[in-house]
Amino acid sequence: MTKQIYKVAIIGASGFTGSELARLLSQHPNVEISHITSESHAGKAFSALHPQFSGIIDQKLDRASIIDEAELDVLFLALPHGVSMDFVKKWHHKGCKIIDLSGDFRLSSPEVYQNWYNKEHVFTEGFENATYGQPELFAEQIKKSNLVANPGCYPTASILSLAPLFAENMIQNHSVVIDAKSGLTGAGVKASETTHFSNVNENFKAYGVGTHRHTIEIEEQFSCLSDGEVQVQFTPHLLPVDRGILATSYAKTKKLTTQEELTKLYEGFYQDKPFVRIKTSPPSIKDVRGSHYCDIFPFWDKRTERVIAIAAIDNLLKGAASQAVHNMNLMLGLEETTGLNQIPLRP
Ligand SMILES: NC(=O)C1=CN([C@@H]2O[C@H](COP(=O)(O)OP(=O)(O)OC[C@H]3O[C@@H](n4cnc5c(N)ncnc54)[C@H](OP(=O)(O)O)[C@@H]3O)[C@@H](O)[C@H]2O)C=CC1
Ligand SMILES: CC(=O)N[C@@H](CCC(=O)OP(=O)(O)O)C(=O)O
Repeated sequence: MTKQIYKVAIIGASGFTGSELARLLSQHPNVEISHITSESHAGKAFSALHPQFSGIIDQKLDRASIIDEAELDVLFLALPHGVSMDFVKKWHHKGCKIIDLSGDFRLSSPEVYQNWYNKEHVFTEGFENATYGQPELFAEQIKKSNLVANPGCYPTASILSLAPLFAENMIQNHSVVIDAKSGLTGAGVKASETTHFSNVNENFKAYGVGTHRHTIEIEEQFSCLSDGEVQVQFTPHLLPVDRGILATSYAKTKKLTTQEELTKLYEGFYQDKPFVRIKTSPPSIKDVRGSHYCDIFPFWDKRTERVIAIAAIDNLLKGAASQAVHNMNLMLGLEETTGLNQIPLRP
């Protein structure tokens, strides 16, 4: 039987997640990369911009406007928030499957989006067809979807850290606290004062306290899993490292009395999920760096009757590019692990 090859395009390949997508997709056995785009570097070789691809991906960067989407099977949008929606509006009816890495389609409706961001959503007709692309939770819906909203990096680690407890309605008062730390690549390729070397090096700080945009994304997903509306106290921090997210989640629980019960619950929930590994000690970001794994350590603190669940992912991979490839595999009916066999890079 001949192997099926799918044509894909990566829109926004000069950025961090776009270049990670190119790395993964260039090694995917069922994919041919038809186009990689950049508006500001159009005409240059991809490898001139990202020298690690020299002799591997020397393909030219195109402008997005030259793409004939009718010839494509899958479009990956690795674009900033607020930009993706214009592309989806233009391309959604052309038959190819779209995987959007931005936050434009992750919330439940254009109204929720507009209220939260105080900004109009340009794609309202058909917004409801977007599927939240967390493969461990919504694989069956993703398989049938033509528009997947790839989850955010903080939301992926946060949601996976507590999903088993919400799914079993074991959280008291529908209320949790999540304290998360991200490497600098989470802020995108453009340098800013916040990401300036001297502001980050040997430094560590919280930001977006009480206001970060991921709060509502996490709350909505937990509310979907749970029997009531969930409230999340979410505080992100900037780590002086290239990549990695460590999320530490705290929850008062019901019906739980031992560590054994908690471990069994997590192992059962993630039993057939090949990329979630349940650990017996706290994971570190280097345990998952460069891979599609999410490592989780669920800990039962008997004294305070709280669960502390610690999750580690690579923000550019499980938090973005490899999650998008996982979603593509599901949407195309391929084995979900295809092209995602990267072993974590450590030390
Ligand atoms: N970095 C991370 O860890 C994660 C990022 N995400 C999300 O993924 C998306 C991409 O992130 P990331 O790769 O970090 O972002 P970058 O800032 O690194 O890259 C963004 C890309 O978008 C392109 N771009 C910017 N403006 C426009 C425009 N108006 N029209 C067309 N192209 C444009 C840029 O290309 P050029 O200027 O060359 O045209 C660039 O290639 C974002 O929505 C982000 O929130 C999600 C999870 C994790
Ligand atoms: C370190 C850093 O700045 N992180 C970004 C989140 C990463 C990202 O862009 O993710 P989403 O697409 O999920 O929003 C932030 O806090 O806004």
